[in-house]
Amino acid sequence: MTRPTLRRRSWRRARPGRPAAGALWRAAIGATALAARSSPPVLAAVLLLALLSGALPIAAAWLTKLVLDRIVDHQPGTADLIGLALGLAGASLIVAVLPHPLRYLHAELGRRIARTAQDQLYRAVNDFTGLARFEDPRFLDRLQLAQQAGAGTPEQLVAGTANLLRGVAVVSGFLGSLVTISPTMAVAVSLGAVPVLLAELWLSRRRAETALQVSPYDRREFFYRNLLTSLQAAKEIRLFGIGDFLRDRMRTERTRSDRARRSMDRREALSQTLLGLLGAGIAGAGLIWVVQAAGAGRLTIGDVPMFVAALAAVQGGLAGLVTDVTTTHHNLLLFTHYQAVVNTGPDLPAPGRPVVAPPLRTGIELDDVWFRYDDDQPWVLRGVTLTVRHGEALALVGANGAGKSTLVKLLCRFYDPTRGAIRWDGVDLRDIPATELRRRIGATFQDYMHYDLTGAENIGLGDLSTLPERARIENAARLAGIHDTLRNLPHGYDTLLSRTFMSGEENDTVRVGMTLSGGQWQRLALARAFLRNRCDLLILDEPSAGLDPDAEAEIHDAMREHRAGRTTLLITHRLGAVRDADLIVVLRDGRVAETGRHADLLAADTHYARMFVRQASGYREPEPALPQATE
Ligand SMILES: Nc1ncnc2c1ncn2[C@@H]1O[C@H](COP(=O)(O)OP(=O)(O)OP(=O)(O)O)[C@@H](O)[C@H]1O
Repeated sequence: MTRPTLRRRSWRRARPGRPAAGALWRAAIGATALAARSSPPVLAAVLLLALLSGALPIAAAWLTKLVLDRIVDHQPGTADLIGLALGLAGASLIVAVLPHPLRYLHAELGRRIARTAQDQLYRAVNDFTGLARFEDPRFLDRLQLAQQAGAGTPEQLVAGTANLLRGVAVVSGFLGSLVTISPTMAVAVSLGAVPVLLAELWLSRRRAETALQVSPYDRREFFYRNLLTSLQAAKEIRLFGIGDFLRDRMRTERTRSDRARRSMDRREALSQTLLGLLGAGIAGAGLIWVVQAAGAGRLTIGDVPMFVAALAAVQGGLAGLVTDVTTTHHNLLLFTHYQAVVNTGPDLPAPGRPVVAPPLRTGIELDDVWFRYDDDQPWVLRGVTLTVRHGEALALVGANGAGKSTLVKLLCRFYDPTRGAIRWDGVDLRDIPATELRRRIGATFQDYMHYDLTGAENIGLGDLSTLPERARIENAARLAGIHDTLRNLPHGYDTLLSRTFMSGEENDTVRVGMTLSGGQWQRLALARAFLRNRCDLLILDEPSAGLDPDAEAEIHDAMREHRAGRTTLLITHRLGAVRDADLIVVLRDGRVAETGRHADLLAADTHYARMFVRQASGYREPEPALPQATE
């Protein structure tokens, strides 16, 4: 049966630089909802204060006009005039003070929104069942933009909306004032804003495209930057003297992104200079007209500062509105990437009719499994048919690149077979929810993790429910032969296993952590897998590669004890470790080349026998050379 597969092709087809108008509306609704959900009272306060800060300058300008006209009409000293002056002073006071609480509330809102957005984004990333998306550069580019947009866009959208509210209040108030003085001037100033708006919208689209264009350069720059400061890479970088080489590479990436950004900045500078000239021309003409009109007595003295304030406010306000609209437009374009990631859906098809994974009774069956990592990649598994029987220990051996670890990844359902099926007691793995399946599997991978956490946490991550149960963690550590090491650390199991972080910073008992040797880390990874002592399938991919001979023997004894009655899959190049396996499977170029027990395979002329003899000969002393017979 052909099963649906979700390939990474959907990301290839996407043209993320040019989302449709509908996507922008969805982004606007999504960003607003995110902002509203993060903190409704702070959001309401920000919008209210923004509206107030827009209305107050208009009131101040009108009060100024009225005061001046009263003075020119020779009515100084009246209670009316003093009231106006007091009103003007009060409005000016609030105008001066208001920006500070507004700035604080903005910052607070930004923090709350960023936290909600980050949480939502990483929840979506955690929900990806498989690994393919983490290997897709296009998806990773988008994820990078999503991280930027998620943290900034909703907040900028709120800031833009607040500015927009203030701008609309200022512009409409002053435009009304301008109309009372000169309707022609009001129309000319309004029309002057149209080319600005169009040009800014065009620029905003180009800015979003530039952001996407530079994303791969930024990611690679980040990669080189990380290498240059990483403890893990520091040894090789120093020994091979490759620091300057990596720094040059980092600079090249920065040069590329700078070039793209510079070209964008030039475009922006040119168009904004032209637009600035247009605005200045309109303002200059207006000033000449108002001075002439006041000189000829067609306008009052109070009208002159009112006109100047209105012209500046309308022009500035319209320019600000245009900037807010285009900034919001740009942010929404970026936010479409955030939404694309958050709403991307499953990377592997979810089961149509989910089946609860039963405890393994019969075994796991691979039925003509073909697999390649992508449509344009070579086949890695080519028709593997194999049964891992319940309670048996199966050993998978074969040359580098034969496909052993790939097969393990398919068993854990990090990928689905391209063709064929894997069945758990007859149930297709694709019908079992991935979290259910993985609850039944314990594993150490070839590229196991070192977590910069305490010893207990490093083991407890294997089964989070055991974190408060020190006894279970210690049992797993004993089985993996790491208990004494952890116990003797300065703070026992609570010692931080890291040289890049410190522990106790929150309660002033700062202490630097320790780190372990390669083999000790490997034992820790094994303890993590052993912690799942109720799992049905234990997968051990090169579990003893970093261990000394005594440790290896000790660990193999422990594994034998631990896997008793449990189904085990062991991958190793150390063939001495697989002698007692119930079944040895030799994988060659993605195919099952040989199967059998150790003794049977050794007795026949098999590839396994040749590998075993070659490896064993490395441990034997060469035969002493016989003395040459002399005539
Ligand atoms: N994530 C991946 N994307 C693309 N190709 C991959 C990926 N992982 C492995 N491969 C390719 O699949 C092939 C099999 O790799 P795999 O890791 O399964 O081999 P292996 O038998 O475990 O080898 P080893 O003994 O060296 O660990 C290799 O040719 C490798 O290049």
